[in-house]
Amino acid sequence: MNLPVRTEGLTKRYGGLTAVRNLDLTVRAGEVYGFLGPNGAGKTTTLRMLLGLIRPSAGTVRLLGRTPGAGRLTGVGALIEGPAFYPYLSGRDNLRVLARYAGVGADRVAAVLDLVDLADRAGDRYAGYSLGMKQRLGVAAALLKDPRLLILDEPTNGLDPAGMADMRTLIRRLGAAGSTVLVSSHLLGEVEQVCDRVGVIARGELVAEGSVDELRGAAGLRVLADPPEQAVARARELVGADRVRVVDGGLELTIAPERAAWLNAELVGAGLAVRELRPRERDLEQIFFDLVERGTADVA
Ligand SMILES: Nc1ncnc2c1ncn2[C@@H]1O[C@H](COP(=O)(O)OP(=O)(O)OP(=O)(O)O)[C@@H](O)[C@H]1O
Repeated sequence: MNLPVRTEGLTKRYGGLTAVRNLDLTVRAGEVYGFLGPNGAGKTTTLRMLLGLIRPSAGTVRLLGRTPGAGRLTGVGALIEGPAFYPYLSGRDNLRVLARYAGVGADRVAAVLDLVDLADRAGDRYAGYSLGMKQRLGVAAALLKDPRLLILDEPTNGLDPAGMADMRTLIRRLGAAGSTVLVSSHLLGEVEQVCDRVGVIARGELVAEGSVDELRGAAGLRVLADPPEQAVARARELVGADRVRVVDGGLELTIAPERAAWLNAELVGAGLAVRELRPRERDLEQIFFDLVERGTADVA
């Protein structure tokens, strides 16, 4: 499989503090990957190692098949530390400066301004831009060299809801155009709407990796029926013991929610009093919280 980003056993220690521990991260070609974790979890440290800005204490990084290092980041665009722009130059002139430095044609400047939806305001001074516009200009700068892989560190940090929505739209657009994007965030709601897969990091360790649906867990039904012991026994007979769990005094069944009527009829037919039967809703924020706090979440 084509893996633009692949780390194995990636570890960074700062004195006695292990900021990143034994991280195996994979980003697939063409996907938008959300790298998720609370503040201080180790996201920036990881991204800095990916880009060769700091050296790992242990482990390996492969970025577009190469080991990152000085001058070896061809094909990678990144927005990691707030980009440095000239405040009194316009957004367009700032990009022109960068384009000249990067050996990129001026036509590319107009193209990336369009991509990040700044064409209308490209002639305005950078100093007058909103934070969201500044961030989008940062993404435009990262896109100048038409990278195969784009790495964005918390691009929505500090933005108001409208700015966040604009950034989400931009990331979705980049994903739809086939770019591979690795975007970090401490807000699950931010990435779940735009990412194909997410990796969750807590205290320097990857505690989950998969699609948002995988993280959310399989769909199911929650049932309250009396007497409870008999309800458990009957449910296990009906759908298999491995699909039935007892949670908070009720049953959780990993079966398609459309089978609710059938299940109800079977339980009632067995003489049970069904008090409640509803689709099991998985609160993503709760799953994230469990992952981050305990390092585990029941995703069954
Ligand atoms: N240069 C450094 N020297 C010492 N400790 C550091 C250094 N850089 C980061 N750390 C520590 O490593 C841990 C991970 O920090 P990191 O910035 O990678 O987290 P993060 O997930 O990006 O969080 P944030 O969203 O707040 O930036 C933190 O405890 C931080 O204090």
